[in-house]
Amino acid sequence: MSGLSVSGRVKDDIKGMKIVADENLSLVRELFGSMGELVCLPGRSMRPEDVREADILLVRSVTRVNATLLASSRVRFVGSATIGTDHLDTAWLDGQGIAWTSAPGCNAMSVVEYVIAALFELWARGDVDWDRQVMGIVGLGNVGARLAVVLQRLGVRVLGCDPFVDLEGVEQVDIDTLLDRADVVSLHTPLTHAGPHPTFHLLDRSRLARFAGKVLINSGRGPVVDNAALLALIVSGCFDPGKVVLDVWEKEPDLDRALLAKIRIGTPHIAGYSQEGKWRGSLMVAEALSNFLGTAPPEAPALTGRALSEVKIVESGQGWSGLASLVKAFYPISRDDADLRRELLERDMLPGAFDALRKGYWPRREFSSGRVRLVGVEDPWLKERMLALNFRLEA
Ligand SMILES: NC(=O)C1=CN([C@@H]2O[C@H](COP(=O)(O)OP(=O)(O)OC[C@H]3O[C@@H](n4cnc5c(N)ncnc54)[C@H](O)[C@@H]3O)[C@@H](O)[C@H]2O)C=CC1
Ligand SMILES: O=C(O)C(=O)[C@H](O)COP(=O)(O)O
Repeated sequence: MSGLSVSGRVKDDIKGMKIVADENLSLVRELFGSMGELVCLPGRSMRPEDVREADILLVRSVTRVNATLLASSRVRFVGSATIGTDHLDTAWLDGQGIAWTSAPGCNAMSVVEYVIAALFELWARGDVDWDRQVMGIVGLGNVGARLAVVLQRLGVRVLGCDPFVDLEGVEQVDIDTLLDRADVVSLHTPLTHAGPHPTFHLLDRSRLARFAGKVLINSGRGPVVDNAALLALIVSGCFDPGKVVLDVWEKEPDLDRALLAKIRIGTPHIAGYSQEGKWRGSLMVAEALSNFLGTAPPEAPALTGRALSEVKIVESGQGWSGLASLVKAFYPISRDDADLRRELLERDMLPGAFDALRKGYWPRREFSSGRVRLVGVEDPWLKERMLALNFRLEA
């Protein structure tokens, strides 16, 4: 977070403070309702006049927070309940002395589980081989590092690529070596346009052309992959669309329907949409805001550790199939894919369909909320892997 000092005017006037928030912020009324006058609006269409009288602005990734939105406002604090920050013009905010915060790591496990669920879907069709594949992770931050740990505990060989991080226990290589050696490439970088290693179109046409036979998963940011080049390669038969999984797209929410129609799994930017991920994001912003205001931290609803009441039973001796059915029971990723296809391909691309799917997303829980009982003969192999995926094993 930047600019932690509390402006005199806001501090003197906390009670009369106006908070404008994205209506999709989880727990928004519970956490922020008593902090001032709270106005909730659709994040994608927030305009300067919506925030002119606001002191505090709370957003998700769909609001571009920059001079255009805020120059005529009195906003002193911006909180984004997301991991990504590419929608915030942080240089401008810093220059204006406007404090800002995001929620690093809040939904990282949710994204890891998205990737695991996608891999099991591909495995069911023979496009992933858990015992032989080399998994390439690009970006070894909160998501990538957690994914590496889970995969290694599953017994999968992991290669990483991150020019800014040295992650113990993971063999690191540059992006081109990773493309040469990995069977699966999963992207977990921020979207950046400048600096020594910008990620905009990191997978451009020439790198995509080297994918032959590899799986591509993008649950980072859409523009890290050149979507037009990807579609062109698929159309010309140079890229197997059955091995492409996209949660994020260039030009969201107006993604390329022709690309969606071709690929194996397409979802509406919901990899991070576990209940826990959304709760944590809001809680982290609420804590940062209390810190900024010098008030007591909000009472956190005890949600994130709550287990589901239903216990799933898994028969021992089923190997990867046992794990696949368990993962699917908690996160049937094919449901998200089917919903997106139905709304964007079968129906007539209703305006706002992409955002409507996100707003009405089902209450997906993380694997750690899941109680599982392993029945049958002793099966240390399965037990170890169930624990690697964070399921709560019951005796
Ligand atoms: N699809 C979804 O719902 C979600 C998407 N995300 C996206 O995933 C991204 C990653 O999330 P976290 O791991 O939590 O972020 P993080 O900031 O913890 O880690 C990102 C890592 O990427 C590395 N990196 C930067 N440029 C790179 C490059 N050129 N090549 C390789 N590595 C590079 C950084 O050094 C850093 O270690 C976020 O920035 C966000 O855009 C995050 C949450 C949910
Ligand atoms: O945390 C991030 O970064 C994300 O990509 C979010 O999970 C995306 O969700 P919205 O902020 O667009 O609701």
